Amino acid sequence: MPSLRCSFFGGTLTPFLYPALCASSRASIARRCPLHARYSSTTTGSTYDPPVLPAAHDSHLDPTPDNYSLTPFADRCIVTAEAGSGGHGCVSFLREKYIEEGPANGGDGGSGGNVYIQAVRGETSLHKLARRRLIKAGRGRNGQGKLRGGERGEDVLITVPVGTIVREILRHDAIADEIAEQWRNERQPPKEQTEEEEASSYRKDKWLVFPGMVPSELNRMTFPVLPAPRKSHLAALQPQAPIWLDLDKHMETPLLLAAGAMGGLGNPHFVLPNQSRPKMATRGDEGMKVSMQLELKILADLGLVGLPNAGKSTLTRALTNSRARVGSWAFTTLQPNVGTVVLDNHKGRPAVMKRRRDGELRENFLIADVPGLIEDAHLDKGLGLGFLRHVERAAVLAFVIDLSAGDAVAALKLLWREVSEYESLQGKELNAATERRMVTYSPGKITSNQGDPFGDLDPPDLNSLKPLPFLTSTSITSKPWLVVGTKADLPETQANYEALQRYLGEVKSGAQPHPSNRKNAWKHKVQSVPISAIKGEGVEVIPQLVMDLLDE
Ligand SMILES: Nc1nc2c(ncn2[C@@H]2O[C@H](COP(=O)(O)OP(=O)(O)OP(=O)(O)O)[C@@H](O)[C@H]2O)c(=O)[nH]1
Ligand SMILES: [Mg+2]
Repeated sequence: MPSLRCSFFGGTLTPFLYPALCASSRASIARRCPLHARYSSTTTGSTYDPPVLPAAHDSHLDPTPDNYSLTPFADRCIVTAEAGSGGHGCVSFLREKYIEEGPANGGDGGSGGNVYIQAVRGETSLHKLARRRLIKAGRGRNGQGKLRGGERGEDVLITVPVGTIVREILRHDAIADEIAEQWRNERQPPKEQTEEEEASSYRKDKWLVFPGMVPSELNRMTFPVLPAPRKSHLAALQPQAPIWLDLDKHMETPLLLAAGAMGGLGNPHFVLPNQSRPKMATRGDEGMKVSMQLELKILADLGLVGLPNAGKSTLTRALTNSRARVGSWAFTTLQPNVGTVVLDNHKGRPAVMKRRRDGELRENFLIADVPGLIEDAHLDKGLGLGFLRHVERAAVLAFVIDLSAGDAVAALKLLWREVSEYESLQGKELNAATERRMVTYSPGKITSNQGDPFGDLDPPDLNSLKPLPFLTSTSITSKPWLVVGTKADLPETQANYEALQRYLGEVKSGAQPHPSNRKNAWKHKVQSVPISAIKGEGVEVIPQLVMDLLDE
């Protein structure tokens, strides 16, 4: 046996799985670990009756294929947020005993509801939004008589998982266009316009007249100059167009996406010296619509990368309360699972003490378990590389390697090759394809009231797309990583693990290149840990290891 030094966890854990690696602690381990006893019974010839283990499927770590919870998941969607329209102004007159024809007293319409967005920790998927497509804030209520203003429309809040990227595709904001138009007109030499011409235009989309008015009366009526288009003061808080947000932190307060439109003006606004009882009010403004592409790149602390069937989902189950699907076939997992590893359940001393950057004590961390990678995944084999976007932003990567499935070193190299392929594709085809497919920005040039640019949400013309800025994130190869050798309970996995450990030692010392063959890749503290996820052995060191690597 090569003389391997027992590392920090080698001393405490390896003996459970590989007793030969640490002979010193054998006696104490034999008492606790049936696995160890089984190993030694074969070597010493003593009779050991393995304890009666519960039926395999009783364990939540080795569940039947149908024992899983399928949480609906979507990592991208297109939604349209529509701010509430304003309520209409009211045409009303005071009527009291002895005052038959009282003055105008119509209230103004209420302003529309706002649309807010907030990234919150509890959310893990965009599926709820993907189903909705249109998210509409409430319309303001109409004004009423006795100068009562309309109620404000109800606000809506879009909650998204932390790690969501929001990119605007299309916008329709009639009022902003009107303001821009007015601004342009002011710059031009004023046109000769008679007062009559200016004042007498009736626009059905702008004016509201006294109910019961006959057309002939309407024709005779003179309308005042339309009030200038107005925007809510809140509109100043909207992000600049085009919206491009990376919501990578939990937000305590929501962010305003689209402010509600202003309500219409009641008839007292149109009182003139020669027209004391105006029979018109203005309609509420139309709420702006913004169509956005949301993309979730899960912000987990630990991302699991492995070949299909390596045991990633079993490991996730062992560390968390997740009920990820486990099966003895490739591609059991078809969508990412996010699990929360509880470090402190507030029932005594925390399992692992770790503070966040802001000094707050960590109570948990997130694991992202994604579908397996296969060789040439970058050529779109298997499930491709797209879901690596969910480990791309993980702080630490864990390469999960099945020790019973052949050369562990070769498997690790293969995984790194695919991961670095993903990284190099990242700046090129993947983004270009995504951009081509999903993203276009054309500020609302269609302002006619007849044509609704939002009738069809598909990007209008694929050739006219202007790519948006790409996300900049730390490169995957510079992230700290560790190797988790699973299925160490199976026979004849020890030599494989030892070879892996030797290889990692060489990578660390520089005798071997980094498995991704990239320079400046992180390798100085790389470690491996043998575990049996199905028995839950060895997994308890992983939280501590990950927390240590988070500081890197
Ligand atoms: N003996 C043993 N079997 C294990 C261990 N971990 C997982 N398995 C088995 O390996 C098989 C695959 O496990 P999964 O957790 O579904 O593997 P996965 O990597 O998530 O697979 P995909 O989702 O297809 O990529 C299952 O039959 C598990 O019971 C282990 O530590 N020891
Ligand atoms: Mg799986």
